Amino acid sequence: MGGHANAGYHPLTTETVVQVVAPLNHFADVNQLEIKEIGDGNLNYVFHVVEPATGKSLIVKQALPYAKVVGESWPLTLDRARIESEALRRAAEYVPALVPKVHHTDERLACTVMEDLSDHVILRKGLIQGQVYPKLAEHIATFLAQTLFHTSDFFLSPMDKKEQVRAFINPELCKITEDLVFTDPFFNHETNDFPEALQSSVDALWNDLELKRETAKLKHAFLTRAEALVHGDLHTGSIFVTTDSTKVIDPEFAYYGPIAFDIGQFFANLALNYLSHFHHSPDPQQRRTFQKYLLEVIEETWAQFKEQFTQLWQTKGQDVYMRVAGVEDDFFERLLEDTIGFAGCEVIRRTIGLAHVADLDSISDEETQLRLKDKALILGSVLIKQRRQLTRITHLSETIRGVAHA
Ligand SMILES: Nc1ncnc2c1ncn2[C@@H]1O[C@H](COP(=O)(O)OP(=O)(O)O)[C@@H](O)[C@H]1O
Ligand SMILES: CSC[C@H]1O[C@H](OP(=O)(O)O)[C@H](O)[C@@H]1O
Repeated sequence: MGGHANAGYHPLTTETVVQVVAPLNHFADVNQLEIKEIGDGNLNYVFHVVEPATGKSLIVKQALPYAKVVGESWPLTLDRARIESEALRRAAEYVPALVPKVHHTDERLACTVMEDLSDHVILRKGLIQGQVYPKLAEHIATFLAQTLFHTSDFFLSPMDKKEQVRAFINPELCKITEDLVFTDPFFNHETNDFPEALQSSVDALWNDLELKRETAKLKHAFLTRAEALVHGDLHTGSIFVTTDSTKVIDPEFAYYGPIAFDIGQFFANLALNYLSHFHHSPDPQQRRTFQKYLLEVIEETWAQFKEQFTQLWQTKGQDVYMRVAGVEDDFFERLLEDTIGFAGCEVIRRTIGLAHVADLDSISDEETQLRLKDKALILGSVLIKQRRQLTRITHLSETIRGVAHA
């Protein structure tokens, strides 16, 4: 249950972090370290540890027995630190260049010591500033194809797969997603958070029976479909980038779930950034170019994911059914449908749910923010309700463009 600390657990401070890094022999002199708490996420402490003399540095991320964004009234399991460490190590088996290196895991203190990625920027910040990352699609496609294929029944033996499902049971973090992504935003729930002026659009959404029926199916898939070890929170705040490097961080929501969930969350956050550029890029030519780039990232990620997953399917696929004509086509057909549906849920929850995105919330002009949030709600609903008709990735990008420019 959430909130129960391990024996010996205590929240770290800038003074006590040294006790965690000292035994690692990473630094020349642990008495000369500069330590700052830099966490800007919703849940954990993140300490940046630097040794100025050598330029060496590390990150110590620690889970608190509650959700930092809400406080002690929202107890939360410390086991999420183990899950995060394990998921990073698992991903490193297949895509070591695309995740931070884990140096040490301390289960007692619920913390992970990892590579410092301060030379990278959080993708969400870069995209808000209109930065183009030429390798982003290729890198995220590779991350998705490699991690999802190799942790699925397509590759693992049925026994190994079930062992992995057991190791990544993550009920409390899943419950957050079940509530905050799939349930609360679709009902009049106290966790929701939106401007009063959006009430009529939100009412329309709450009264849309078809939308609720379709969202119920997506939630059921999230609850029941243990396809692969998914990252579980793959938004643009969970990705660090430079021009030629990409690192996926923060897999504390990892569990065995639907493959489409990770792809859908990534696409949804690109779609929200697309909308936000009606404000962030006031120059129309620059805006068009950047918005075109965002849709290319979506199309390119899907194309490269599909190509790599297909290659893995054909060369490493274990199950006899994987060689039956049509099975692979059926898999990708359903995957795209679910990806689009999950993307719709993420777009809606990031607009009116508990956890918003800076892309839209940083828009100072209230009227513009409202107009774009309204569009986000329309986009999310269309993606959920029309996902079966959107049978090609270009249908997704056309829908984003169509709703945004209507
Ligand atoms: N490996 C890292 N290197 C540098 N900074 C990091 C690293 N991991 C996290 N951070 C910083 O801490 C912030 C919060 O980290 P995150 O893992 O998203 O925490 P939370 O789980 O609380 O959301 C990131 O936005 C980033 O600024
Ligand atoms: C109370 S958790 C809300 C929200 O925060 C998580 O994101 P992050 O850890 O990256 O800040 C996750 O998306 C949860 O839904």
